[in-house]
This record gives sequence, structure tokens and C-alpha cells, in this order.
Amino acid sequence: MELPPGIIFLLQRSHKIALPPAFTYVAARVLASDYFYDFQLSWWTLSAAMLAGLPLALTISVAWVELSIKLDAARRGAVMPPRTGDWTPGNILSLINAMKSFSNGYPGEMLEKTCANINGCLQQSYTIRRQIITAELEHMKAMLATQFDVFEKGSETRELIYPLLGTGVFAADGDLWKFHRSMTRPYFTREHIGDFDNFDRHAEDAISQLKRRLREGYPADFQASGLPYPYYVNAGRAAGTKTYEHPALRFVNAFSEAQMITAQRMRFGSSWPLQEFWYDTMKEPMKIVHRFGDPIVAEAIKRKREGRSDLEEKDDETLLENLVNSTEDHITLRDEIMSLLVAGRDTTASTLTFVVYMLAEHPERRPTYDDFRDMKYLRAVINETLRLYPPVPFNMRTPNAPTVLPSSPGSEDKPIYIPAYTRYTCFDREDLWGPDALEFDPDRFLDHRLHKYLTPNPFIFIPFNAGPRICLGQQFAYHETSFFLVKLLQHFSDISLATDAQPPESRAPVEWAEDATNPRKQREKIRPKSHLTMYIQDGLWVTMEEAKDLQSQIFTSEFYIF
Ligand code: HEM
Repeated sequence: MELPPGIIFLLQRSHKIALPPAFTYVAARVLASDYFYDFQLSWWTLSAAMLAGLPLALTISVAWVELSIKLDAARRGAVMPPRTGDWTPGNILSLINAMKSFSNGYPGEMLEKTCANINGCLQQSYTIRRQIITAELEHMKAMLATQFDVFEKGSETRELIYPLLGTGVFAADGDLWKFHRSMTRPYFTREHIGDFDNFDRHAEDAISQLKRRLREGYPADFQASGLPYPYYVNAGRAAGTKTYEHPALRFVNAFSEAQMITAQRMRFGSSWPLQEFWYDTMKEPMKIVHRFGDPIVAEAIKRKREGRSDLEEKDDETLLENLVNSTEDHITLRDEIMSLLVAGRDTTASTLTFVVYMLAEHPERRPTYDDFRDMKYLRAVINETLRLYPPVPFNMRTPNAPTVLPSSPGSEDKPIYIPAYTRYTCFDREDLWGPDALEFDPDRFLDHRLHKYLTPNPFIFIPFNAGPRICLGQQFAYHETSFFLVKLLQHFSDISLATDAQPPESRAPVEWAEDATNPRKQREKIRPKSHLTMYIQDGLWVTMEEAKDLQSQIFTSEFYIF
């Protein structure tokens, strides 16, 4: 029998919970002995003292940690970042607003406002868990590159991600991370990331599905797999009838659900079992995920053992076939594939979805046939979309030892002391990108603005991260995204949003359009959301006109220039 998560959580901490009352009890008995003072406590007083023991011990241990942090910071000539999160009425209100903003607000807005107010870096500790949030580029640089060995993913992240991704490359640190990275890297050769036949097969399939749906006279959800019908069509169907029930789609839905739960757990940290006290909500979705994935992994191992291969050339090798060359361990392979699915599938899907959204909203910015000849403009369109809608919108690190980061505006030129650390990504800041930072304008990656803002300050644009843990699939992602977009624009001449097909609860709230303080939010037609990656709530519904004449074949060797 398996115990519920909440009970396991309490049992694991039972010694810590039981120790203070036990200590109080033993102390009372000792004091009550003849040897000491024969100091008798009534049963009620003793019970009250035992109950008070736990909060008292907690308070003493928090005060002790605070004191040692202060002393260590002073010893290093550093200061702590300004603090929010004490239980004052104003802060409680802002905590409630932050929680509301998470479910209903504009993504990142709360953090952006907070960071703008504090002008750099702050610590937040509403519970005994401390987070440090920063908008300082120098801090990001230190964390991702110059102090890479100190800033790890950390054991808490590992524990939270484990049910979804096991020990795969994403959550691993140290030697395990090196092992996973070196196991995965060989796939990203020029031959594989430029395997256009593979891209072509999938692009053709997606485009023919889109055409089929559009020819039926319905808008299509560009973000979804399996192309659902608009909500108003489904509403007319008998209850319980599903548009599709393909095993791959059940896998996709279960995988998304598991990512949502993981993101939710990351908000609570290691105390997540208190939220899911009686039932582990990951169980069901992960059963479906593994039921779909396990036979595929098992088959790849079997084929390797039997020495079978249908491959005509090594370039045709799939990622899994490549990974099997490094290990035949089922769980390691499964973990790696899961990690690469989150890393590679959802991020590129997110990029493509938001590019199509931007193309629908900015028809004047659509790349033309001539732009394809020189792929620079297409790349600028992709980069501009990544800037405004980064598929990995936030990131976290935990230092494996106390450390200091460079000073920030509020720290009087003193370094910032870091006992634990979180970073967040800020790609649309006017102080970093200029007064038009909130506009969609791919030219900023091509004209004088490139040299003015990005060239001297490369850390203002890190959608793929930076340093030793930089995204392994960056070039693959650019190739795949560019190839698909070129193909899409060959087949469709016009893209428009079909906002009426967007389920009402996922349309951009009316208040957004009225918020004159944020022109970007004012213009938004969809609701951007994020679990581990960014997505559009309930999909991106579009109509597209089929091009009269298919644009001529344009894939030349220039494509390899990236
Ligand atoms: C536009 C698409 C993509 C974006 C924006 C993106 C972004 C990122 C980011 C921000 C990270 C760092 C995550 C962290 O530190 O926690 C990362 C890591 C990674 N990405 Fe990507 N990625 C994309 C596509 C891909 C693709 C297509 C693949 C593979 C097929 C891939 C494979 C990886 C891997 C293996 C890592 C882990 C690297 C490590 O920890 O050493 N990514 N990616």
C-alpha cells in the first residue's frame, strides 16, 4: 500500500516535529525530579508548553539562520537585497495581488513592476523559504556563466521535476549533468539539425491537416496537436463525444497536464505534498505518458540488441536511435526522451505559435518571398518573437554555497549577498531595448538598434540561456522553425486571428485593453500563460487563405547559412 503524499511529508519530518515537544517534556521531568528543584508543572501547563515548543523552536532556528546570514554578509563586506515578504498588511495585499495576477494577470507584469520599483534585485520570504529575484544583467551573467559552478539547478528543483523528467539533463547537476549532456550532444550534428527531409515530412503533414480543417470552413487552432474543432462546434455535440481519441493525443494531453502540475508544485517548493495531501495528482497523467512512451523505448533497445537497422544513412537516425548508442538502460533513455520533449517540442511549438500570432497581427511585417532569399529577415522575425514571448519565460538557480553577486543600484556599491537565488528574464525592458521595446519590430535585429542595444549587452537577449548550459537545440530550433514558416508562407497567403473561435474565458480580458500603462497588454488578443514553457490559453485560432500559386521552391544551400 502506498501512503498519501501529505502523510509521507509529515513522516519524513516527524523527528523535527516531535523533537521540540519531546525536549520540553524531558526538561519538565528533569526539573520535576528531587535532584533539581522538585518543580511540578500541571498536566495542562505541560501540554501547553509542549505545544508551544514547535513554533518556538522554529522561531529560534529562523532567527539563528538570519543572524548567521547577516554575519557572513558583513564578513564579506556585502549587503542583503531589499526585502519584501514580511507579514505586513501592505505586503499581504501585494501577495494576494501576485497570486491573482498569476492566474488572471498579464504574464510577468507583477515581477516587472516589483523589479522596476526596487531597481534591481530583491528577496522575498513570505514563508521560511527565501527567494531572491533579480532583473540585473550582471547577476544573470554571473549565474549562467562566470559563477556557473556555484549556481546549480539544486536539489529542490531536482526533486520537483523528478516525477516528470526523472534524472534527465534538465534537472541534473555536476557529473550527472555532464553525462547527460555528453550523451545528448552527439545528435546535434550538422547532418541531423539540417535534416530537411525530416522537417519536410512533418511540415507537409501539419499543413495538409490545416488545409483540411480550413476547407471545412472552420478556423484552426494552430497550437494544438490533432486539430480540435472550435469550442462552439464541440458545444453542439452530445456530451461525452470526443472529437478524437488517438493514443498520441492522449499522451500529449497527459504530458501537458503533468507539466502544469510540475509548474504548480514549483510554486510551493518542497512543501507541495501539503497541497496534494491525500492524492498524488501526477500519477494518472504519468501513467498515460509512460504507457505510450515505454514500448517505443523498449523497441529501440530491442532493435539495437538485435543489431537491426532500417537506416539507409546515419542522418536518418532518430534521436532515440542515437541515444541508444550511449546506453541501453530503459529508465535513463526514458528520462532523456522526456527531457528532450519538454526542451524541444514545446519550445519550438511555442515559438511557431507566437510567430504566427505576430504575423496575423502585423501583416505589414510578414516576410516576403524576397526576404527568404536572404534569411536574415526571417531570423529577425523569429528573434523578435522570442524577445517578446520567450518560450522559457523564467529560470531558477540555487547556489551550492553562500556567495556574492555584483552590486545593484540599491546596494550602495556593495556586493549582494546570496544565500539562495532566483532569476527572472526581462526581454522587453525599455531601459535595455529603447523606447520602442514593447513594439513588435523585427528590424531592431537588423538596423542600428542591434549595435546600440544588443551587441554591447548580449545578456539582454538570452531566450536560449547562456554559458555552459546553453540550449543544446538552438540551431535545430532555428532550422525547424524557419523551415516550417517558409513552408507555411508558401502555402498560405493570408493569416488572420479568429477571435470568435477562442473560448470566451480565454480571450484577453477587457481590462487589459483599458490599461494605458502597458501598451503591449492593451494590444493583446490572446492570453499568454506558462507552465514550464509559454503557451496560449486554449490555443491560437486562425483562418488562413490558401495561396493561389504555390511559391516556387526556395530551399537552396543558403538555408545552411544559419
Ligand atoms: C525556440 C526553441 C527553444 C528555446 C527557446 C529553448 C530554450 C532553452 C533554454 C532557456 C534552456 C535552459 C533551461 C534551463 O537552464 O533550465 C534550454 C536548455 C536545453 N534545450 Fe532548448 N530551447 C529550444 C529548443 C530546443 C530544441 C529543439 C531542443 C532539442 C531538440 C532543445 C534542447 C535543449 C536541451 C537538451 C537543454 C538542456 C541543456 C542543459 O541543461 O545542459 N532545445 N533550452
